[in-house]
Amino acid sequence: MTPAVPRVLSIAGSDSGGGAGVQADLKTIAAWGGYGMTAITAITAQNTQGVQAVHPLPVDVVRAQLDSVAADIAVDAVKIGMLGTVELMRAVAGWLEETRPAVVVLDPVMVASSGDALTAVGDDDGRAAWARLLRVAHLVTPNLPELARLTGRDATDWDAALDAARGLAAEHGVTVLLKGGHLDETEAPEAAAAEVPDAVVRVGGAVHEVRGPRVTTRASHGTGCTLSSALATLAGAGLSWEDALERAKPWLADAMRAGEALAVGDASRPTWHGPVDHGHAQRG
Ligand SMILES: Nc1ncnc2c1ncn2[C@@H]1O[C@H](COP(=O)(O)OP(=O)(O)OP(=O)(O)O)[C@@H](O)[C@H]1O
Ligand SMILES: Cc1ncc(COP(=O)(O)O)c(N)n1
Repeated sequence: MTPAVPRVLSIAGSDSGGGAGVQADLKTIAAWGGYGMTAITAITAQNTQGVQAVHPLPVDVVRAQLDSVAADIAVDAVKIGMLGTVELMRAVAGWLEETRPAVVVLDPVMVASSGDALTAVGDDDGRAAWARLLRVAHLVTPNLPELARLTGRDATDWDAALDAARGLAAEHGVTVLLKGGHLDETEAPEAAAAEVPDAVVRVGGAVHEVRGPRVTTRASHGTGCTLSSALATLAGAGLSWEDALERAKPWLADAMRAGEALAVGDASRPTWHGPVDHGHAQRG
């Protein structure tokens, strides 16, 4: 039975500035009518200018949070964000293999929008841990650089990225939500058009593309976290990935448009990446 209020667990890092990580997830889950819970994997000291410190938590402390929640509370959907270390990736994969939640959204967070590294990727252990997580996830939400890292394939233009996403879906048996937010960095300026595409790519190769207007703003910190937790909440309420994306994408664009008016952080500095306004729909 589909729950009226989906209970959504975010397994992710803490962003002290409140724009990304578990803070973004909880605000987003609440905005979409869900009940949010967290298993925090790492503490970051972070603000709108960048990441000042990262402290991954011990594996047993993360596992204890997961076990506490699972022992008492039905989990309708899980969203996974920053995991920080290969040991934590393995521990979370192990918990998912044991508990098999009905909806698992994996946001393969590797690098913050500020450029700071958040989760190890490169070596063989890292690759094996990502593969294990991909096998237990139902949806993975890479941006273009993350897709290139996960597949070892070129993902600099949209068609190449769709091909790589089909390959990722087939290899791991997981639906891919391909995000086009970084196309302006890789395509020629004239091709980085007025629109930003996202696409749901199914295991069989079917593509459902949703385009939206490109919002010109530096209030883009946490968009990936926000999108993945919105999709987890909507899927936890019974929507398909395609319907969930149709609803979440215009909402996220509005959240980006409303971000600067929050006046969070020193926007006069060139390093500023402000948060989106997760509560914009409630504020009207
Ligand atoms: N300039 C923009 N205008 C409108 N939507 C955007 C823009 N940039 C990104 N998005 C949307 O935000 C979501 C995240 O996309 P993106 O490709 O930036 O992922 P990401 O890099 O993981 O996000 P983050 O900025 O949190 O690191 C997608 O739905 C994308 O379409
Ligand atoms: C704790 C945490 N998790 C995820 C992100 C990625 O978000 P973004 O790419 O928008 O910086 C982040 N900066 N911090």
